[in-house]
Amino acid sequence: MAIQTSLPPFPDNVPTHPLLVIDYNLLLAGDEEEIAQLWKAATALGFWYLKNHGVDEDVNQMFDMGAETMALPFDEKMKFEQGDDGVSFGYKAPGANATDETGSLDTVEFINVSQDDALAWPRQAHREYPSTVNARMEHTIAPFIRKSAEVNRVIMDILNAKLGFPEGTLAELHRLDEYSGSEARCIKNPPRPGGISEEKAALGAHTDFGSLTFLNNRLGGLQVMVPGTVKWQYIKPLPGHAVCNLGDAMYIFSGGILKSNMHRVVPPPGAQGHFERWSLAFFTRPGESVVLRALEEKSSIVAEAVASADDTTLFHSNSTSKEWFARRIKNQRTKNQKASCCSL
Ligand SMILES: O=C(O)CCC(=O)C(=O)O
Ligand SMILES: [Fe+2]
Repeated sequence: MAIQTSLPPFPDNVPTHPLLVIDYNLLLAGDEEEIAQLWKAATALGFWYLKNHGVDEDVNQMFDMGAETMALPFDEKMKFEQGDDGVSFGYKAPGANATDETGSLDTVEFINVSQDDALAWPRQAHREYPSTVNARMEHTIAPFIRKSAEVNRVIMDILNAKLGFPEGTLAELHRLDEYSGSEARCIKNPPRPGGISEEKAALGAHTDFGSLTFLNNRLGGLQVMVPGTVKWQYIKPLPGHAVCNLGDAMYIFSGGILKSNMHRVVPPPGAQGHFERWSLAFFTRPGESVVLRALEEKSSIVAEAVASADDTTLFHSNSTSKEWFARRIKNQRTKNQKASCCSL
C-alpha cells in the first residue's frame, strides 16, 4: 500500500525551469527581502518553491490516504465519481477528462475532498466519499486542509498588501466559513507501458481555476510553458519543497498583475517513468458568491493595470466563483467536449 520510498532521481540531462525558492518562515517573520522575492515570482511566472512550510508530515499521510483510496475496487470508486455536471468533489476516473482539443484522454485518476466537507465532518457539506476518505477525514484530511489553507492565507495577505488592497480584502473573499470550491486532491498517474512520450500529456495543459495552489510531488512530470517561449519545461521536484502557483481568480482580482501560468503533467522523465507518479494539491478557491472581477475600486495599482490592458473582458466577468468553476470543470470532461478543452 505504501508509496515507493526509494525512487530514481530526476535525470540531470533534462532541462528544467528554475523557480525562486521562498522560505515560509521568513515570510512569517515579515522579512522584506523574502516578500520582494515572493512578489517577483507571483508577478513573473506565478510559480515558486516554498520551503519550511511545516506541512510535510501531513502530506505523507495524505499520500497514504490517496494510496488506500486508489486501491479500492474500480466499481467502488465509481460510486463517488464527480460526474459530468461541473462538480469537482469526489473521484475522477482515468480518461474522464480530455487533455487536448483532439480529445486525447487523460491518464490520471484522482480523489478530490472538499474543504467544506472536511471542516464540517462528521456533518456532510456537499457529498459522500469512499470509506478510505471517511476513515481519515478527522485525523489526516482536516489537519492537512487547515494547515495548507493557513499557508495560502499567509501568502495571500502578503500579496494583498503588495497589491495595495485594504487589509483583509483577499482574505474576505476566501473565508473558511463560506462554501467554496476549495479542495484537497491526491493524483495517481500509472507508468505508461511502451515508453514515454512527452507529447501525450497525463493531465492536459491548463491554468488553475482558483486562487492559490499548494502542490507536492515526488517525481518529475510537471511542466510549465514560460510566457514568450514555445517549449514546455520541467519543474524539478525538490525534497521538502512544495510548489505554489497562482490561479485565474488571482489574475482576475489583480487586473492581471499576478500571473496564472499554463502547466501540464507528462510522464516522469528517464528512469522515473517506470514508477507510479503521485501528487497532492490543495486548492484555495474563492467563496461561492464571490464575483470574479478586477478589484479596481480597491487599489489604484489594479485600476491602472486594468486601464492599460488590451483585453479587459476577463476583468469584468460577472460570473460568481460557483458558476465559473462549474463551467470550467464541466468543459474538461470528455463527455462534454466540443471545440475546446482548455480555454478560459
Ligand atoms: O500533479 C501535478 O504535479 C500537477 C497537478 C495539477 O496541475 C492540477 O491538479 O491542477
Ligand atoms: Fe494545475
